[in-house]
Amino acid sequence: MKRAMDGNGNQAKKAKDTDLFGRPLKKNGSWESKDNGDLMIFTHDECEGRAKIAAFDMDGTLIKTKSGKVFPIDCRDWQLLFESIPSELKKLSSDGWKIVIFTNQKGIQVAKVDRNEFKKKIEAIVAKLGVPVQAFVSVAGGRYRKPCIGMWEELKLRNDGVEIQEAESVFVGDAAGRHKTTIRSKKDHSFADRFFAANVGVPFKTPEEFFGKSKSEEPWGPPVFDPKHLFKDGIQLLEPEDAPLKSEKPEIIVMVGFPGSGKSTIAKWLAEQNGYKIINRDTLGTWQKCVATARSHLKNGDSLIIDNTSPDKESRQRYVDVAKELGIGCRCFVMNCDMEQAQHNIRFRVLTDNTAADISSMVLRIHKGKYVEPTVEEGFQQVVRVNFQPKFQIEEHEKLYKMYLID
Ligand SMILES: Nc1ncnc2c1ncn2[C@@H]1O[C@H](COP(=O)(O)OP(=O)(O)OP(=O)(O)O)[C@@H](O)[C@H]1O
Repeated sequence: MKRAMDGNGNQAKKAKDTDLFGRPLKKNGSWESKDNGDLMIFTHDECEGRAKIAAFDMDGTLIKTKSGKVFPIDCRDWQLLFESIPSELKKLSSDGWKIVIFTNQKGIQVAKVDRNEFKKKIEAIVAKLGVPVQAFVSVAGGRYRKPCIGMWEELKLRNDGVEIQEAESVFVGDAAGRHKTTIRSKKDHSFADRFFAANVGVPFKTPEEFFGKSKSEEPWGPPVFDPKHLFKDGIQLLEPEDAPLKSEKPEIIVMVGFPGSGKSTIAKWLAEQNGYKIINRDTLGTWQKCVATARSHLKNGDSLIIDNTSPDKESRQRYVDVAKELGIGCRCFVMNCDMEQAQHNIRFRVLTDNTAADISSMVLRIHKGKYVEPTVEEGFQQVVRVNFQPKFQIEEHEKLYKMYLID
């Protein structure tokens, strides 16, 4: 008992002062932590601000597992991706580049990876590379996670006042959206590194391209979704173009669309412009309450927008039936927004509104699975498509929306 208690205290101290192999630790830099540990930053003692940054992803770019598994079995399960990496980084460092690592490590947040062990892993990797390195470790899913650029913004604050020349810098990563080819047995798991570089505005290379293992540019892409493509002139809000925004007589508009497809944004705008009342299941709780509230508004002579996802006939029929019963019109407004755009919007919403809940891609897939295209045969007077017309009050929000947010 006595031994265990002493052992606990002593071991904690001992563990701090030893490396992953239990050897006395030679400290080569210091750690800081931001936003309750969502971001961890390691700065080597000899790091200095430089205008040119040579930045690297970590797993699959500088190191790979020793075990051959996709994910390391523990923090000792690593080896250099290429033997030449330390000498190449030393050359870059002596040629005036600052060496930086940007790594996504959500495993720490979900407690699959021990935070302190991981810190030691970074220290060991930096020691092996043999150059001054600054390493940014994104632990959570927010603005620090690539392809979002929060880690690069933090780098700018830690560059000793030296302005970074993005166009002269480089970011190297293996999440590059590459195809399966004769020499690549699997396609890349994501585009996060390539998109991160594009969002920051730095040239991008894969490890094979940068370390000279591939003579030509590796085939990749195209991205499944590119937000910049949504910013086109001359797109009408409604299709058909002559569909009225407001009906002269009381009516029900049933919105249909993925979570995050922009239904509430349009509904709020229509309500402000035309004085329609909004019915929303997230606020009212159940569809029964939605129908009851709808009835009481209609009795007051108001028009309504049903701001629910309504993917199937059944969820829409309730309102068609109420409209029929009360002898008023019922139109269906379908958001022209696919799953990838909805995912992008959800990410954007979480990044710009800290009260907004994240919605998993599983919820989006369920919606897709249930979806039945609305038709006039269901009892609608008209089925109207609503196109995405980007509108932003805040310039920074428009800049963010145009970035790649989904890896
Ligand atoms: N036309 C637009 N211009 C700019 N941003 C938009 C536009 N439409 C939607 N967005 C943004 O996309 C995100 C999702 O939109 P919104 O909340 O309206 O979707 P929703 O379909 O109502 O989602 P949910 O079903 O989850 O409530 C929000 O951050 C919103 O600001």
